[in-house]
Amino acid sequence: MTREAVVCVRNLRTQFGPHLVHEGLDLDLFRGEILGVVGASGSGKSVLLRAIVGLEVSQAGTIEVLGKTLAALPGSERRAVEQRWGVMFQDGALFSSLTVRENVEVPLRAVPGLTDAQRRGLAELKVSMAGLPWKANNNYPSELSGGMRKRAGLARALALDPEILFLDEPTAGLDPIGAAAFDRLILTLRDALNLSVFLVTHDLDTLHACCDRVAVLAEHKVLTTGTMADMLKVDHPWVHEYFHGARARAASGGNPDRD
Ligand SMILES: Nc1ncnc2c1ncn2[C@@H]1O[C@H](COP(=O)(O)OP(=O)(O)OP(=O)(O)O)[C@@H](O)[C@H]1O
Repeated sequence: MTREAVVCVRNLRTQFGPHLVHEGLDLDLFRGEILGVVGASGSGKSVLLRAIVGLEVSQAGTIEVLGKTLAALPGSERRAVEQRWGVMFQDGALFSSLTVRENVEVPLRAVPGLTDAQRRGLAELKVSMAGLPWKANNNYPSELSGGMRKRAGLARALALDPEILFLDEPTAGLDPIGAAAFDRLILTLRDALNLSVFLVTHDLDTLHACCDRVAVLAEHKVLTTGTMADMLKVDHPWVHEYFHGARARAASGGNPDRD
């Protein structure tokens, strides 16, 4: 059976002045999967995420999302596709002057015909789905812990019932218990909502707990993709060190269900 690629990147080149980030980069995200995107610091994971969602301009190559080449679309069609994904940035990227509920309402303002009460109700539903208590609706971001801010960012990413979820280091900075809870939440949401998830992470526990496949960025491109078991067989110094190092052994031992 052919898998449907909801994101298809081909031959991408991205550079900032003389600084080359991506060259000849190919990547697919298949419908319904959770793809972990890993690589050394500075290897271009976040820039890739930003390029796919149109926040970064690449110099060559093609990016198709949900079958559309965004760069070639007129504004209104492009916005229609943009409404079919949600992005959770590393720090949550919340508006500090808005409450959590108001933050989640922002993307809902693009939906025509919603009354204020409907928008409010939908936002409160997404806040609950992201695992936040009811009272968090009325909190400002500064009143939340880092973990709660991430959940608020996730609630906003879910606002428009996306088909694709882009997550940039969702568990960075969380304590191990909070990180494990976030991993479970991602899995639950994927299964309940049939999401396709592009997940940038350094967290080996998250890879073990959540990811169906892993893509490794190195040498400006996607060096390899496959399951966690496949990664153990890759003969490349960085990949070997990452997946066989002491942290990798601890992470795989800590999640025997996934091995
Ligand atoms: N707007 C920009 N202008 C110039 N250089 C940039 C810009 N954004 C990113 N870069 C550079 O592109 C490279 C890739 O950055 P990116 O943030 O994608 O790395 P990363 O793999 O996500 O790293 P980390 O794991 O540390 O978050 C880095 O060298 C970074 O300094």
